[in-house]
Parts: sequence; structure tokens; C-alpha cells
Amino acid sequence: METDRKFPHRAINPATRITTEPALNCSCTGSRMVGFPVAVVLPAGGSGERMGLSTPKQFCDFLDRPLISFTIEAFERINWIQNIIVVVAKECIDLMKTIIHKYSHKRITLVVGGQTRHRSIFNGLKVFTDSQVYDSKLTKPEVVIIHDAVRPFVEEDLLLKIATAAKDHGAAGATRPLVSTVIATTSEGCLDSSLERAKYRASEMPQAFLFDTIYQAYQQCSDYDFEYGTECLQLVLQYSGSKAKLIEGPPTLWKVRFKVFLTSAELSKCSVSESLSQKACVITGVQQDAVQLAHCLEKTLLTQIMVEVISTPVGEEVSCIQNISAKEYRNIIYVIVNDTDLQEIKQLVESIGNTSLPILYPVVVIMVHLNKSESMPFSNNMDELGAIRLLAKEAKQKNILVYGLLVNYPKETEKWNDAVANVCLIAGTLIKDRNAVLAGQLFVA
Ligand SMILES: Nc1ccn([C@@H]2O[C@H](COP(=O)(O)OP(=O)(O)OP(=O)(O)O)[C@@H](O)[C@H]2O)c(=O)n1
Ligand SMILES: O=P(O)(O)OC[C@@H](O)[C@@H](O)[C@@H](O)CO
Repeated sequence: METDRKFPHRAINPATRITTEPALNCSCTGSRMVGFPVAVVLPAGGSGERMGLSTPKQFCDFLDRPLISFTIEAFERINWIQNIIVVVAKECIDLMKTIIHKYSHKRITLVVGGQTRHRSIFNGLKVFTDSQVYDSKLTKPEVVIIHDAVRPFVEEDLLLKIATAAKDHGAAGATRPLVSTVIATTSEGCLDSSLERAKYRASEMPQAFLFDTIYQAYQQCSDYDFEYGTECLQLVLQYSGSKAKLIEGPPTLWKVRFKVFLTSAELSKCSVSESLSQKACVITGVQQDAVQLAHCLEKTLLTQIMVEVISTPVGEEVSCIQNISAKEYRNIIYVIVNDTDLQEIKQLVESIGNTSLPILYPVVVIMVHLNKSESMPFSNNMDELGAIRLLAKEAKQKNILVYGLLVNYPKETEKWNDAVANVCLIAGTLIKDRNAVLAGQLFVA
């Protein structure tokens, strides 16, 4: 029986396989389809020696979540990827199961890894072929994507290009321009030659293959390949004769190799916040003033982000929530006029809390209160302000950030335009920053 290289006293049982339920209410992007079955194998069975931490890097906390959860989510969102095979070391199976449960990951099949990355990937592929060992009921895909679990940012567009190119060429992989000039050295430690940098590329992930092509390559490869190889594209060139199509990927494809990649999370935080703040919905009742303000906000905000106005007649709140959830709106601007009763916003927050929206990322809810009365709302009743704080505090526990934003209705058009611009500025900043400390604050536009 195979033993674990880094934990030699432990035997590896490749037959361990845990399958999570398929996505029941999976939040798919749903926009595109490919005409052939695709699955992904995420090798996550390494111990991350270069990081020098006791926790393997794929399980390290990254923006308050285990890194691997981001990578899984990147694939889970794509509805044309049918199965996500996560390969982990035997001693990490329980940890991985906890992560899958905690973050409600779907369509996952968990497989025990091998001593090296290539062995882990091969174990992941076997789940589709070795039905006796793996008791597999998974359909063999035509194309399989392979992606390091420690590369959390990968977009659907690139995956689509790589999968399609793999279907046509047998194999395809992402590349990036070389950062440094590469030189060859002599055995005496002197310069031998310098590579012409423009001719070379750094090989990155994702890569994709016709399933049979990569599987046959692994079946033929030597112990040396399994032990020391780092390039799947090379294996298919050598053993299946397929010349991979290379596609340049974005800089965000970076891989976590050393500690500095986790500590420089600001960069990644920017990418996450940026993608979370790209769209918002403005919800109103059917009251004319509220609808009018909502459309003014839509018009102004549209210069920065995608906005949809949803006017919800009383009694249709359920379909409104379904709409928000299906379109994955994680930024909600809720417009009310005069009314200081927080009941509706409480219900909204409760309904959002019952969807899968806030599980992975915070949802921002901005209550825009248009005050048309002569007196200041809340001024006579500090309890109301306290109520916003309390609501925000409870919502925060569900990963929902609630803010209040007050607009006093000015009669002059110019002042009204200023007020709308201010609301957009404040709302846009709250959406972009997603600052949990400011949740529960009442801003005045
Ligand atoms: N036996 C292994 C070794 C690596 N991997 C996975 O392959 C990916 C890329 O490998 P690498 O960066 O080399 O990971 P580690 O081996 O964990 O890191 P190190 O080389 O620093 O030890 C990682 O997601 C890693 O978990 C794997 O599935 N099984
Ligand atoms: O971190 P390393 O460069 O050693 O390993 C890289 C591999 O995990 C893999 O991402 C590439 O080989 C791309 O093929």
C-alpha cells in the first residue's frame, strides 16, 4: 500500500471518497453553456513546505476564510462545471469536510491525495474511471480542468477559453509573461547563456485536457515524472503527443507559494471587494416619491456600477428576495419615505439571512430614508436610532451590514440633485468599503 511521503507512518487509502449533495439552489452564473461535459480536479493535498507554517497553505485563513474555500467557490459558481474533485491529504479529510459544511460548498467529491502533486492529480482523475475502488457514480467528463487549490482567483471567461481550447487541441493552459530574465549557469557558477525573455512564458494554472489524453499520459508516466514533475502539459506532450494551446491569463492567477502571498492580502482584498461591488439593486415600494428617488439613484450610480430598480408591491416581498438571491445582489439600497418603522427592513434582513447570499461574503443593506416632513425623523425619539443600531448588530451576526442614510427633501431642483449625488457618493463608498465597523451608523446626505 502507498505511504505518505511527509507522514511515512500513515498509509494512504485512495478509496476514501466523500461526495456532497449536488447544488440544490446553487448560485450559478448560468449565463453560458459549453456543449460538452466538464469537471475540475483541485489538487489540495500538499503540506506547503515553502510557507513554513504548520497548517497547509490551502487551509490558511485568507480574508477570514480558508483559502481553499475561495478556490472552490470560483468553480462552484459556474454551472457548466459538473463535478468538483478536491484532493486532500488523508489527515486533512475531516478539516476539509468541516469547511465544505461551514461554507455550504456543493458538487464536491473529496478524494485522498498522494505523495506528490502529480500523484494527487492522478488520484483525482481516477474517481471517474476506477468505479470499483472509488464506488464512483460520477460520469467521466470529456474535458477536465486542473487547477491548483492555492490559486484563489480564476474567472469564468478564462476557464471557458481554456476548456474550449482543450477540447480542440487536447490540452490548454494559462501563461503569464516572465517577470525576470532567466539565465543558464555553468557548473562553476558562471553565466552560461541568457534566455531571450520574449520567447518564454511562465506556465500557470488553470489547465484543461481531454480527459482520456491526460489520463493516458498519467498511466504511462514514470516514477521520476510522478516524483519530480511539475508540468501536466509536458506529460501530455510526451506521452499523448498533444501540443497544448497556450492562453495568456490575467495577473490575478497568482499562486500562494510563500507567506508573503497571504500577508499581501490587500491586493486580493481589492479584487474581492471590487467584484462584490460591481452591482446593486435599489428596492422601493410603489410609493411615487420612493420610486422617483430610486430611479434618480439608478441613473447616477449607473456611471459606476450596474444597478437595477425593483419596485415591490405589498405582498410580493418573497419574489423580490428570490430575485435578489438569483441575481446574487450583495448590495441592496432600500428606499423608504417618511416612515420610521423599521419593520420592513427587519423583514428584508431576515429574508436575506435565510438565503445563501451572506454565507461567503457580507451583504450590504443601505436603508435610504427620504424625509419629506418638516421635522427631523428620529429627533424626538432616540429609541429609533437605537433600533437601527440593534438591527445592524443582529444583522452583522448573519454577515449582513446595515447602514442608514437620511435625505431631507429639498424643494429646489438644484439642491435635490446635490442630495441625490451625495446619496450616491455615500452609498457607493459604503458598498465599496464594506466596512463592518460603520454598520449601524446613520449618515446624512
Ligand atoms: N502531494 C501533493 C502536493 C501538492 N498538492 C497540491 O498541488 C498544488 C500546488 O502544489 P505546491 O504549491 O507545490 O504545494 P505544496 O506541495 O503544498 O507546497 P510546497 O511545494 O511548498 O511544499 C497545491 O494546491 C497543493 O496542495 C497535492 O495535491 N498533493
Ligand atoms: O510552485 P511551483 O512553481 O513549484 O509549482 C507549480 C505547479 O503547481 C503548477 O502551478 C505549474 O507547474 C503550472 O503547470
